[in-house]
Amino acid sequence: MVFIGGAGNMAGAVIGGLVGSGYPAERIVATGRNKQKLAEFAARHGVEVSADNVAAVAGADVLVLSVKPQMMKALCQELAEAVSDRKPLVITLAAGIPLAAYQRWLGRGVPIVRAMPNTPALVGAGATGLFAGEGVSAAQKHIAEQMAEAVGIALWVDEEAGIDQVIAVSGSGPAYYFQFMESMIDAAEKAGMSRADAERLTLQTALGAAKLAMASEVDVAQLKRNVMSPNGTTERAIQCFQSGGLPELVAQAMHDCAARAAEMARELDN
Ligand SMILES: NC(=O)C1=CN([C@@H]2O[C@H](COP(=O)(O)OP(=O)(O)OC[C@H]3O[C@@H](n4cnc5c(N)ncnc54)[C@H](OP(=O)(O)O)[C@@H]3O)[C@@H](O)[C@H]2O)C=CC1
Ligand SMILES: O=C(O)[C@@H]1CCC=N1
Repeated sequence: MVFIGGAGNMAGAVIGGLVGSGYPAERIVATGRNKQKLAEFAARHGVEVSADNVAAVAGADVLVLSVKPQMMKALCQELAEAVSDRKPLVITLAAGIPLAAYQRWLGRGVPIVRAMPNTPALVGAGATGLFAGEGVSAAQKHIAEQMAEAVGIALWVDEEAGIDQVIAVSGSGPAYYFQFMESMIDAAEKAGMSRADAERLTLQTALGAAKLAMASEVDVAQLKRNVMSPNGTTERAIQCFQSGGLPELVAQAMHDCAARAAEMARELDN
């Protein structure tokens, strides 16, 4: 499996998760432009690295594209000759680039899967949405799904637009929780707790809430009520979130997130 842009944040998290889950490191090649960064990445994960994309993809059955969306067109044009005849499975992790663009850039008939993972893949707790384009075989779908499941859970969407919804929930979602944690840590510190203690309690609480929600038979609304004693402390805090518009703000942020993905697609210059 060849990861183009493999030492970056997202591909690096997937590779780290794959290797951590027992996938043979010697079967992974990560490419990039910065040789120093690649050498450090190779030392950390034991994978092969290369600064030559075209040489790296020669003979590969599966390519994972993980450069920034703005760089994707140039990358595909660089790779087009190497993939147009052999037609390996191409899995792209990029937000905001529709399949039709890859078909223009790589040539028609290349089987492409859009995958939208998230950075918790690094610790095996990723969530990946998948959408398969035309001509992707069942065996190739299985390969994409196995990659995603090696680093967390995988979910297929039936429509390409569903990927933008996945971005709004899980692709970008870790940052929402990090923002919330950061705000809690800052507030606790401001109130007099040491930053280290605030961090420890906040992170353990986030982990505990997620674990409890996953193990529980009741939904998150009920779990929230279970913490709230009538006229107690939690009720006061939740009232503050609700009167301050947190539910509407979350919905707006997710709407804006998905809308940005659609806007990025419109910004492409063919
Ligand atoms: N970060 C996230 O949480 C998520 C990101 N994504 C998607 O993943 C993709 C990558 O994002 P992210 O990992 O955050 O970005 P990064 O900038 O961290 O990673 C991109 C990597 O690509 C390398 N790169 C750039 N140009 C080339 C090139 N021509 N050939 C080879 N390597 C190249 C860069 O390294 P160097 O400059 O050293 O070459 C860099 O390491 C994006 O398309 C994004 O939409 C999807 C889901 C979640
Ligand atoms: O912010 C971004 O554009 C990427 C896609 C999903 C998460 N990070």
